[in-house]
Amino acid sequence: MGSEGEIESEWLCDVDDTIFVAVGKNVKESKSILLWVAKSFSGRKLCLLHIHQPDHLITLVSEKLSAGKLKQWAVKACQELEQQKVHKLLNQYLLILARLGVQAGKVWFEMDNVEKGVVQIIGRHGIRWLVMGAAAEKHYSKNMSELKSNKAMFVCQHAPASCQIWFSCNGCLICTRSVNVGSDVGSVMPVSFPTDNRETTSIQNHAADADEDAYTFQCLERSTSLTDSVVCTFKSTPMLMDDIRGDGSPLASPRKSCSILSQSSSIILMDKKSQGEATCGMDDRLEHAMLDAEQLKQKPFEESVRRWKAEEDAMEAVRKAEASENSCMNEIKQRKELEEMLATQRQELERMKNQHNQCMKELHLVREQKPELQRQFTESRRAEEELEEKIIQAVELLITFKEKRDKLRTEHDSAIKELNRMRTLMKNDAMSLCWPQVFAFTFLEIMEATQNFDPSCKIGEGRHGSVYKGILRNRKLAIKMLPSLGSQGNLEFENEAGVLSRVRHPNLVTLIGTCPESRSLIYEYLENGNLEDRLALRERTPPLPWQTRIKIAIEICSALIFLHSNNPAILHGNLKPTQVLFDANFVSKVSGLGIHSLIPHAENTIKATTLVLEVDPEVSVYMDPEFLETGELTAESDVYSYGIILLRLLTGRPATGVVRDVKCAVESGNLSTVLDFSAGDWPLEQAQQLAFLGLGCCEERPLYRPDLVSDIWTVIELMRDLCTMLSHSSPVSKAHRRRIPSHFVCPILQEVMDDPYIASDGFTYEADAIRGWLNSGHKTSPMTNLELDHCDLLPNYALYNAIQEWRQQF
Ligand SMILES: Nc1ncnc2c1ncn2[C@@H]1O[C@H](COP(=O)(O)OP(=O)(O)OP(=O)(O)O)[C@@H](O)[C@H]1O
Repeated sequence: MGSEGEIESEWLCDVDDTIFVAVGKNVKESKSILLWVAKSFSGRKLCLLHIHQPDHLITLVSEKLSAGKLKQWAVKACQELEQQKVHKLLNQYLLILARLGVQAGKVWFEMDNVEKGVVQIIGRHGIRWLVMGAAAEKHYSKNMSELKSNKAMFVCQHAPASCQIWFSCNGCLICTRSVNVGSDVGSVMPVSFPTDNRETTSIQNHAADADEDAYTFQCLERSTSLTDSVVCTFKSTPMLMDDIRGDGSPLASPRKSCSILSQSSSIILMDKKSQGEATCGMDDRLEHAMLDAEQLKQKPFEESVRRWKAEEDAMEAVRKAEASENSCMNEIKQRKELEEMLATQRQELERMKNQHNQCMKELHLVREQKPELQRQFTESRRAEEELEEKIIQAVELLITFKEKRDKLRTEHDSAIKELNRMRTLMKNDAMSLCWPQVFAFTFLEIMEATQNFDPSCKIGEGRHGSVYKGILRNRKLAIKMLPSLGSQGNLEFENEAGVLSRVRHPNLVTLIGTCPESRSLIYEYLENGNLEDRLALRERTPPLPWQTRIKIAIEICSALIFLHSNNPAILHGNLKPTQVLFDANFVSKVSGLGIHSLIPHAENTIKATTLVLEVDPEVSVYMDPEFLETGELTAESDVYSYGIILLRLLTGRPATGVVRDVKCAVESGNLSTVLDFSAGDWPLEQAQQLAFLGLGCCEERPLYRPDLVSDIWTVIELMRDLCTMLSHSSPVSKAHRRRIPSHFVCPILQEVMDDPYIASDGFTYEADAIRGWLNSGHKTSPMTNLELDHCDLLPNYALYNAIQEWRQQF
């Protein structure tokens, strides 16, 4: 296996004139050989010979890869790589030679074995002149005369005998194997072998003899030191061969000179003197020839240099191309990556654009909302400031309230203490607190109050005595003088009066006190007369509206239910319109309660019957026929009286015959004909109900009379709502009802009283207020500032009831 370039082949065609220099792959080792060659064979045609051992990689590729394009391509690539390496190596040698001013060619072969390869190439191409290393430089010594390199020894032994071989080491010629025509292998002659014999066989170098110039070999120099004759292998020009031949003509060709050498069986030895004579005239020609040869060699040398440079450039270009290709591949790869990255970034950009657009929309929205938000913000700030102000005010108020609270607490504590003190004081009079106090008046007081029973003070005359008005203990009261019947003791009178005084109801005239010695009953004074007078329109009073009449019916019913609900039941026994009185607010109150109990029954019954029949038939109409017949008073007796009053309220007609009239009207369905239209437009339904109730109450037999609670109250209670509603629907009435009557207001507290009490100045106060006034040491009236007669206080039940009544309207 081997290869060679085109130019190298030319060199192999001219083996007779070419000295081949075997160089290895170690440039440093082979450099000394080149130095020696450059010195020794200047001007001669030189050619580097290199045996290249193929890289294991090619073999591996050849063996392992299957046949095909890939293998061919791989093998070719490896070979090209190998060739490049070899060329590079040989170019390094050529450059060394070029620096020494020597031009040379190069041939190289691929062989598995170097020494065998050299021998084979010598034989194959008929190489005649060869220089190779004798040993590695490290084995060099001054007296070295033997080959130490195995390769050198192999070549020396096996190379064809026609080939002259010089073995050098460290820039010195170690030995030479001369050409031996008779044998296959030339004999090796140590260069340093200094014998006379050598003088005869060595060629004298005239140049060395003349001036020991640069063309003299080192071995020559060594030889001259030992002997007059010098050993010179040859001069480095073909002209030397001509001289060697001795005929004075130049060699026709290098091959010719070589053939002369090959024909010689030994190295030509010339005497120094004769050599000088023979060559004297040849110097000029030789120099011309050398100059010509130099010029001739210069062109190919330059060509070679250019070629080397071109090769170098080509190699560089290949490297660059490879680098470019790699770079291109990398670039393509990077471009792909960049494109992918670009696509990703484009997507990202798209996404960001969308986000941007979205953000811009939101921004636009926000900008649109900004004025509104700013306005809201401003309002919020303003509201915040206002709130802050309010908070500050609230805090200030809270502080004030806290101060007031603390003050009130202090006052409350004081009040509690005062209350406890008062309770302690009142403990002693607990009984008087449990029950309403019934005052006992003296007859003298009664006399003074009635101005000795002056007729001007008389406000009424009944079967059971006269009624006077008078001022008793600074209070206007009504005094009923019962007849002195003699059979009843004071104690009994007082007990009965005590019972009656404890019966308190808003629609009952309150018994304030008694005068047992004169058998007098002292009542609260009601200033608006009685029902009889109102129905008769006495004293030019206006007729009662139907609403007021229904209200009166309700109030009387309420009082009767209350009386009958006591245990034992308290019976009125004398209910009639003269016993129904009106207070300042036109609240009706039943008077004359229990009078019959203060009169012995037998006498009472006989007397009453007699009086009824003899004195006032109109009055007897109100009396239960059953009672008149049996003398036994029952609750149904009061119901009967109540029935007559109902019918009178409804019709305004006298009691006598009212039952008959109404009954006829109801039965004939003409109730309206008997209704009192001075009371206004009666609601017919309610009027009929009242008529039925009244007639029911006036049944002859008590058993058929309606029950006050279940039959009467349930019906007329509903009418109260109607009256209230109708009354409230009137604007005048509304305003009147909402207006707080001035006498309901405590002069001290300026609030509607819960527990009104009368002081000795005649004014009514809230109990706690007037007590607080008196307990604080005041002895004067809060209203007149005059000194009070005393500090006693009387409960104003009438006012209390009026206030309750008034409150019920709302
Ligand atoms: N407390 C009072 N306040 C104001 N006036 C009263 C008071 N008590 C009675 N009178 C007036 O005196 C009148 C007579 O009262 P009295 O109690 O005697 O009634 P009467 O029906 O006449 O009694 P009798 O059943 O004894 O005949 C009453 O109609 C009323 O005008």
